[in-house]
Amino acid sequence: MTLTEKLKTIERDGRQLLLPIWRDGEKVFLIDQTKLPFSSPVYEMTTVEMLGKAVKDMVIRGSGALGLAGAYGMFLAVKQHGSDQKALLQAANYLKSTRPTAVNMMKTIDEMLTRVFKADDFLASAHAVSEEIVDRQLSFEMQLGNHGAALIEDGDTIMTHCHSGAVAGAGYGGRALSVIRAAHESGKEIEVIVNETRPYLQGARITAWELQQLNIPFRLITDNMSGYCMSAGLINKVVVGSDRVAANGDLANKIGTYLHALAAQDNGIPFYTATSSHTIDFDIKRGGNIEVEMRASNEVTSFGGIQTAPEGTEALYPGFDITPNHLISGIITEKGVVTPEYTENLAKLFKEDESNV
Ligand SMILES: CSC[C@@H](O)[C@@H](O)C(=O)COP(=O)(O)O
Repeated sequence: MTLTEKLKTIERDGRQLLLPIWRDGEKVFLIDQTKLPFSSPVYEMTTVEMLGKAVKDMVIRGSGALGLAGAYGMFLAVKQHGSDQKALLQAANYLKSTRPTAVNMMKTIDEMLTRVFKADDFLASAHAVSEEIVDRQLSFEMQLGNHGAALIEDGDTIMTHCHSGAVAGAGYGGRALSVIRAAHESGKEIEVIVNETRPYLQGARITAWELQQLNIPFRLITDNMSGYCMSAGLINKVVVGSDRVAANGDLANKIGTYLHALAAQDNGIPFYTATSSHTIDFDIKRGGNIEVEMRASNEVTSFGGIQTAPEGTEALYPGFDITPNHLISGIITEKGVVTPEYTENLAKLFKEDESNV
């Protein structure tokens, strides 16, 4: 049920943040991202099942925001089940199954379980740990934004794919838009080329809207225009987010990313992914081992409730694709920009404290 349509903003370090999900007292709320930018219904989530359905239906989405959903989802599970560990494990498995590619949510769910199970008071612990996770993710966004901004030059035209911004993250700029926002805030004059991102149009609907609020100049293109725009010199950098990075630097990101990376390489354009240690999966050696979420056929054969293909058409909808590491110029993280050779360099930077994230 819609409670309000008022967006939730807060301030941190003098910057306005736009929250995808938040807690007020013991209550958890989120905005419906399927309706953005035309409306922003706010719903209260009262159970982990309700939150899981919101995740499945993309009401809350984006790998960063899904990490927050994992933390708050387990907080709700503890509210429902107290210290019943079996029920909490079941809730965790259910929540993990709703979006199998984005690893951030799985990591925050596991962190919640591990730390809450060690506590005397499960609810107090779930409250504190979820807040810590949200806060840490926000700090990472701001840090990776600054590292990435150093790669951006005055006058750059940067293409981004899908929506890796505030409401796909913890409120500053998610991943890719943290880099773009930090570059803009540092006074660099940039323009952004936004891919509309079929079939959900996260780029046209949400990236464009967030850039408008930030007064960052942008132009929208359809996904099939990027190759031409690169070859015509209309784009000189690409920065995308990430849903999972394998130990060797292969990247799982929104479907279409791989094609943009190929076009970037053919045109000698640097292609970066912005990520955080929350999203690097050292248990997965290479991208081919990442499970790619397959979504429903009708999400491709229709849009906004309107059928766009003949009745009876069967569609394929892999939600993500894998961009091999050799197409990636650098991986922007909260600890700095990692360059090839990725297996070695990612491990050097993160592996020793992986258990803390
Ligand atoms: C938030 S970083 C990842 C994005 O680049 C993008 O792939 C993404 O948000 C995935 O989106 P989703 O809309 O949850 O399927």
